[in-house]
Amino acid sequence: MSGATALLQALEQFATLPRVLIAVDFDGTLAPLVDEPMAARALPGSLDVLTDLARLSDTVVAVVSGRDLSTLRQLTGVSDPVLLVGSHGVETSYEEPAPQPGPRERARFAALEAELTDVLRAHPLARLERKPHSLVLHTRGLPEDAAATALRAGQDVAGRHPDLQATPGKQVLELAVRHVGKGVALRDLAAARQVDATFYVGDDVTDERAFQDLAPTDLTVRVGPGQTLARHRVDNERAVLRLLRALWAMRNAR
Ligand SMILES: O=P(O)(O)OC[C@H]1O[C@H](O[C@H]2O[C@H](CO)[C@@H](O)[C@H](O)[C@H]2O)[C@H](O)[C@@H](O)[C@@H]1O
Repeated sequence: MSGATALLQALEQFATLPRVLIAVDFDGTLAPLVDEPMAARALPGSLDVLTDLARLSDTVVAVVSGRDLSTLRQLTGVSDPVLLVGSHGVETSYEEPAPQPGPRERARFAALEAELTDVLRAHPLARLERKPHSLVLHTRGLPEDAAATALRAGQDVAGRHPDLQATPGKQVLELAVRHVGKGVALRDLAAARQVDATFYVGDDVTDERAFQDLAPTDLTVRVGPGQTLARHRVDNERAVLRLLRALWAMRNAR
């Protein structure tokens, strides 16, 4: 059986379940990757189909991202009934107000920011993204050598702060003072909403960790190449959109 046929069969079986969680990563899954993080946009139609899915009965829908919640709201423009999980699970649209960094976290954040600012001085083409609980060193668009040395400098900073959560990603290194993880967030949401199974699609390191944390009965899909723990794979964001449309048609026909 081809991979595409196996995925279609799995989707059909998933769509018949009484109550499901459909969760989707943002960057590299709904939105093609671009050099400037604030220029990322979901493919036309993909947020509409998520909203349509969320309006169906017994169908919980969430965008689960490393973006902080406020940025995720801004970039997607979606709100209830679509749920948002930001900062890799630290901030959610359904448990507000989000936790605020305490004095110790603020002190660790300030020390980290000072060291990463030094990294930027030495690697002026690299960029820093500030989120409430983390800092992200970005190297997309840099010459390969410059990107590699900037990321190594970031990893050296991480090595001096073992109390921080260091997460490599696609041409980024994220250092967080508070961490939950997409897998934990998905499992908690699935339990709270009492779903029978979770569909999750994503493309990056944090999504792989989620695939690992989900149950074998969940339906996991990797976007793009690379080793994966997901049970299925699609090529790109356009294929994700097709999957979501197929899921909507199947759930709507129940
Ligand atoms: O969990 P995600 O929704 O996939 O978010 C993960 C990180 O995505 C962003 O960085 C990635 O996308 C950028 C825009 O396309 C790209 O420039 C960068 O190279 C990618 O790694 C975001 O900026 C991070 O904060 C997210 O953690």
